[in-house]
Amino acid sequence: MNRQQPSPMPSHRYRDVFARVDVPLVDRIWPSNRITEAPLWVPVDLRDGNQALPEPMDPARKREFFELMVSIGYKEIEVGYPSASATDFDFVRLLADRRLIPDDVTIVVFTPARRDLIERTMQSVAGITTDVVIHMYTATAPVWRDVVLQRDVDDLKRLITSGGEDVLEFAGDADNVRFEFSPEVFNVTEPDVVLDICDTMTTLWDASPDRPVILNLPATVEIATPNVYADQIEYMHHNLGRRESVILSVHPHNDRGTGVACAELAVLAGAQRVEGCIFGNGERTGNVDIATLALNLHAQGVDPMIDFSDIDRIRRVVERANGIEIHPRHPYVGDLVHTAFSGTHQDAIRKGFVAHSRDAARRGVAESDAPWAVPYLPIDPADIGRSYDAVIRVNSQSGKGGIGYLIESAAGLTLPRRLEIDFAAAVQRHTDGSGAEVTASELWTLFLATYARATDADGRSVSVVERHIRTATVDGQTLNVVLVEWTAGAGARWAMGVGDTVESAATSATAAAEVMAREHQPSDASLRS
Ligand SMILES: CC(=O)SCCNC(=O)CCNC(=O)[C@H](O)C(C)(C)COP(=O)(O)OP(=O)(O)OC[C@H]1O[C@@H](n2cnc3c(N)ncnc32)[C@H](O)[C@@H]1OP(=O)(O)O
Ligand SMILES: CC(C)C(=O)C(=O)O
Repeated sequence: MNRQQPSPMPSHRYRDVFARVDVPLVDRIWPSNRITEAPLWVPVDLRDGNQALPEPMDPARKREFFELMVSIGYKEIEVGYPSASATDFDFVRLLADRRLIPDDVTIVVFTPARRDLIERTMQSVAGITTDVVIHMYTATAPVWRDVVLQRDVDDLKRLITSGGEDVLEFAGDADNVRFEFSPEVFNVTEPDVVLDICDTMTTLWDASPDRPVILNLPATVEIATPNVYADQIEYMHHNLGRRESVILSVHPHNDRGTGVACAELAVLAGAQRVEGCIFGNGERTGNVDIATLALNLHAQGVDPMIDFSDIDRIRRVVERANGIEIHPRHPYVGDLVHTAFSGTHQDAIRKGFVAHSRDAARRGVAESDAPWAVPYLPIDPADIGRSYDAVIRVNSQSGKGGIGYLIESAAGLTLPRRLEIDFAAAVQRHTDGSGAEVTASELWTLFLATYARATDADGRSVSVVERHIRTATVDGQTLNVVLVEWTAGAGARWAMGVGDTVESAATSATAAAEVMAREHQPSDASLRS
């Protein structure tokens, strides 16, 4: 039975999306579609991301960021809002004057529909011979029309077409220039109004298959579940004029935390181009996160067409440029996203790694090429340049599987199952006491302290139940290890000996067992096991 009580919050003040905008699509096909190739990604970090920063980027940070984006494969990059500030303008000039734009990269410059600002925007790209997109925007949604621009629909159309004409006047005959229009807050604009404005722009700018116009349909502020945005995009996809001469683009934000879902569903619904920021920086909760979108494709077997194989390098540049740290739980790139602390997850991952190695060997391929099916790890961390060091970390939530894995990775020592069980109890006592995580090297120290006791002369005799001969590699030196399970009456427990030879290791293991027997503290776990 649901015992929840009404909350005291004034939810009645808000209306759902259907009360705010007509969503006319009824015969939707997007739910049956599949994403089989990457859309064109267009990072807007240097514009939408930058305008949301407490401290906008200086030219050096912008340049490092731009060069990073080029190096990982972006082919269309929004580089700024040149009329916003001298810094933005100068950065575009820097790209132009130093010829920093590769031939196969298109830059996008952003402008409102204001003649003086359009003119300034054009000045910023003067002399650039590579492809340039002039991106003009105007808000079209009712609240923005009424409150911000104070224009009715006809008046708004005049503002937009006049801006479009200015763009043509300043740039129309340049072969390397194309045009983009964004009806800001598309997602709450009446469909007939936005369709008419978009068609007006593609007619005005004479969109053709050779010189397509980008129509970018932003969810400037997210207000609905992602299926609604997908319906809105599919409606435009089916009803836009000159469709074959239009590149249908989306620009989701993340106010409801569903920017990624909106973009993915929009691509199912016909979007060919996605604007976003690499790790989701941007106004308020951010622009849609392109790294997550791209790596979601990778995890589905689709080439994302952007190289995230060294994600930590990308992260360092992005963090430096934005002055904002990435959250440890951020999809794919966060510090903790490939890490398991909990015992059952660690156990499954460890078994998954063993099965993966076996499968790769059976197929005769490198582990990095073998199909991936390790539980709890949606992708192989190595694909994005992460090592396996952080995959299993130990605290009081961990179990023997994870502990055994760490001892194995710290010292190359594979523990017998019953010793793992015994040691897990010692680790549990330790982590319950400290409340903290224990690193691989601390674990190894604890292992030595627990099982490799210093020996003395007056030990008492013990009987060895089980003996395992192993090696361990510590500080690059490989040693013989003998693990013995011993008993001296009540209970049994383990001891370890290390030596240059198996014999000396065995002697020291027995001696360690004798010291323990004298102390006589058989662990509960070893009695249980
Ligand atoms: C959804 C988005 O991300 S839109 C991009 C937002 N980014 C930015 O605003 C960052 C850069 N902006 C700026 O540097 C400044 O706002 C400038 C240079 C563009 C304009 O500065 P100002 O001239 O001082 O205008 P201000 O910012 O106060 O106000 C905006 C004015 O532009 C009008 N306006 C807003 N959007 C548009 C548009 N797309 N096209 C034409 N006019 C517009 C507003 O109605 C307002 O006009 P008003 O003063 O007659 O009421
Ligand atoms: C105008 C566009 C592209 C935008 O930045 C937005 O709507 O968020």
